[in-house]
Amino acid sequence: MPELSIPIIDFSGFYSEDPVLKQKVVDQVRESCLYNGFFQITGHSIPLDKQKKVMNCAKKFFDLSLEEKQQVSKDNNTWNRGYEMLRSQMLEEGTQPELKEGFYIGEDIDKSHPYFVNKKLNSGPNQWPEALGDDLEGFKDGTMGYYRAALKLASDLMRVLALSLDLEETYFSEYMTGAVSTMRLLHYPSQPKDADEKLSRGIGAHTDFGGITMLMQDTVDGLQVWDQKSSTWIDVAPTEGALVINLGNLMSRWTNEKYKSNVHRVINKSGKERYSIPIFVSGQPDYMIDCIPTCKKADEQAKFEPATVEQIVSAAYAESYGRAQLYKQLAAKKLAENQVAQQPSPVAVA
Ligand SMILES: O=C(O)CCC(=O)C(=O)O
Ligand SMILES: [Fe+2]
Repeated sequence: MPELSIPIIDFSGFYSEDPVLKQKVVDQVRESCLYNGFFQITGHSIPLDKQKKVMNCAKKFFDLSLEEKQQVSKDNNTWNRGYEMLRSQMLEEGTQPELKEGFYIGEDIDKSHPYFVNKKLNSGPNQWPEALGDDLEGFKDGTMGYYRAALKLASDLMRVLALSLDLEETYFSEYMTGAVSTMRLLHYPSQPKDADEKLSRGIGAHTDFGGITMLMQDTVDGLQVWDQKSSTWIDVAPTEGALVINLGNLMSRWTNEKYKSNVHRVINKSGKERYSIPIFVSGQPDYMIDCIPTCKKADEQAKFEPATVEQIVSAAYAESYGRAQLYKQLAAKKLAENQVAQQPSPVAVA
């Protein structure tokens, strides 16, 4: 059997004047979305130097001491901005909390903005790591410069998705106007080679929650995508300049599961530090997600009730963080029980 891989699509065709080249991109994207919802793109609109800059920002940030990183802890706010320590999340049941640390950035939403006032999904000011000192301005430029460029590309990707579903190219424009998107810088320390593969994860097997995810990998591999047909994991080879694009659960729900939101995970056994930068595009929080008309027959029932972006994505967050909390509580309870068991039992004194 030929080795399975995630297709690399030359996105430049979308920007070309030649309708044949544009259609080719649309067709390749459709095929990937129907198969497992994962593809890589090259020839896109984000310059390589912007990509390199943001990757350097990530490395600089994670090189800070734990104490410095904790000054901008994600626990300081409720809108998903800041530092998340190693072992904070656990996406795959039956495994251990994950060997990754992260830093969350999004649109810098000021406290007078209606999204903040109305407590919309993941909306508020960023936290900036003052501990970077003279490097802080470069960090803000590098991260936000990449974020903005990536969101522009996200809108282009949504245009291609619309065409791939036989919709008007602008079908997703309203969903993308005022869209909430979160970028996370990720660092996966190398796992010991003899770590139990059944238990240790950089990130456990999961599907993403939102519309689309755009991921930039550094040079170290570790990302794997589940291939249902062959029941194997496909390694996603890091490719300079390329972005890995995948669909999240919201997009799968919206298309009546015609398009796939597929399971993926990271195990970093490379012996090297791994860095990656996903951006999760959730969408405009109040936008109503209801089955796309071209994704079901006229007499067919939609599989899901209509719901807003905010309802769908918040429910998914609550579930995943709840699982890590539950694991920690159970582990703490077990530890406490063991300590009690190890104490000498009281002896009856006559
Ligand atoms: O780091 C990676 O390559 C994957 C990250 C990922 O799947 C996620 O953050 O949801
Ligand atoms: Fe993911």
